[in-house]
Amino acid sequence: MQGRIIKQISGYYDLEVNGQIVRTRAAGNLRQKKVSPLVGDIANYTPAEENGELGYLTSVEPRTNALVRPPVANIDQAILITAAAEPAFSANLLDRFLVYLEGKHIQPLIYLTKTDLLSDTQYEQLRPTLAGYEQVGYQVFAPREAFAAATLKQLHGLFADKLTIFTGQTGAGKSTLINHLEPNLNLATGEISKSLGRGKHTTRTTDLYPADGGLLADTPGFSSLGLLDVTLDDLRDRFPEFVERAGGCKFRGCQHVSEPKCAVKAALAAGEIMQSRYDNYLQFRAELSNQRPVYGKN
Ligand SMILES: Nc1nc2c(ncn2[C@@H]2O[C@H](COP(=O)(O)OP(=O)(O)OP(=O)(O)O)[C@@H](O)[C@H]2O)c(=O)[nH]1
Ligand SMILES: [Zn+2]
Repeated sequence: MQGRIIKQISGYYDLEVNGQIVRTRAAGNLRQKKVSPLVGDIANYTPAEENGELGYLTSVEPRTNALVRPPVANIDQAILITAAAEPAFSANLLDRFLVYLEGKHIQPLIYLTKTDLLSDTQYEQLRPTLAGYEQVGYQVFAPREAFAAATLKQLHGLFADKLTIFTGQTGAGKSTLINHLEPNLNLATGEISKSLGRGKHTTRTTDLYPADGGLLADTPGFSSLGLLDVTLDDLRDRFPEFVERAGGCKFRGCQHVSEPKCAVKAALAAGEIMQSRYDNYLQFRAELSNQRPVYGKN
């Protein structure tokens, strides 16, 4: 029998099996195999023989991807929660998250929160940037009115048959948005500290919540994001608009920096690639080339 791990608590694994929750524990041979099942894993299990007993989780299927923080496997898409204000909108941070998700093969969707804190002028000023991300191919949600019903409805339509995580900067409004989407979950949210301009860490759980025919997960917010799991050489592959054009570069290994006849730089000059994205690409490259090896966990 097969199910999906949606919750992990002290040696027990709760599986979702056709809309039902089945509690299991790890079979002995699974422990010997040194396999650590993760929330999100597709797990094989032997059902309990008698009522009141627990089934045994025997193995997990190969993963399409896995995050370390939080430990969740087989993620299909991420709602990338990006604050329009408090903390101020940062294209650099957004691009960092996008690079991270692209590397994990998780489809990012950009959701702008706290638009209610913007003046009409400030909101209008953000529009070309948001249109630029749509041009790259990302779906962007930026309701003028926070939690507009039409936008929530659109999101509800995206969850079926997928594992969706909500990720982003701490205090950006992940839990608040999930609570608007699924009020019965009633997740804890933190009041943003006005003096510090950053939110508290209120999200610790990594449970998956069944919703709209799919599964949702809140994740702990990041206070900053280094460039994880990316090398100087594969950074360019994390920018879809570069990948799309790289075939037109004169050199196969073109890094789109100072090579002649570079299709990416031509597109930049023609205004088809966002200057801010290209600048961030150069900044990330500089960061990666200066980076000293980090020893230790993660
Ligand atoms: N004005 C306004 N405030 C918001 C909005 N979304 C969230 N907030 C506030 O921002 C603060 C942080 O929201 P949370 O939902 O806790 O943020 P989070 O991203 O889950 O934070 P972590 O769990 O720390 O990662 C709370 O005080 C929310 O009420 C919004 O759209 N508009
Ligand atoms: Zn190039």
